[in-house]
Amino acid sequence: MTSDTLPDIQTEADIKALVDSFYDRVNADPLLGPVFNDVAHVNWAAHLPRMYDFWSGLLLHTNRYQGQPFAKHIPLPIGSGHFQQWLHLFCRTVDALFAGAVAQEAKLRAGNIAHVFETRMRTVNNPLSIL
Ligand code: HEM
Repeated sequence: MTSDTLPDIQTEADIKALVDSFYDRVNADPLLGPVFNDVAHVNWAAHLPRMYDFWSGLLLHTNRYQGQPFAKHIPLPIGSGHFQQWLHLFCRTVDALFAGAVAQEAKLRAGNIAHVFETRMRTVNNPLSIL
């Protein structure tokens, strides 16, 4: 399908398709896969539903996600290369499945949050970096 014929993100099923497809790519990625599976030992059966709630909250304005996502990332051995790859895979996933205003919003929000996480992680792990 070309971007002319792709649907926008509109339903919970769309959110699930986006998240499932994104983490399939993450799992297969040689840079990011090991962080999730070998370092964090992510329990996917628990993580994926949390991510449906998170993205549904941002894009469909539901209110199920109650969490503090940043804290989970502090101990991870990730830097700007990881965040760049994360965002690249996320945007590619969105573009492969969806097109429209909400799809654009998804990429924008992902980019903003990735940027905030990356900056905050640098500060948390090296407070002198902001001086
Ligand atoms: C290199 C980039 C990233 C890596 C390696 C990463 C990895 C992880 C890991 C290992 C967890 C913990 C999963 C668990 O509970 O077992 C997690 C949780 C989470 N991540 Fe990321 N993440 C990245 C970027 C992001 C970004 C940019 C966002 C938001 C747009 C995000 C949103 C979340 C959320 C919402 C959770 C769930 C936190 C909770 O348990 O409430 N992550 N991530």
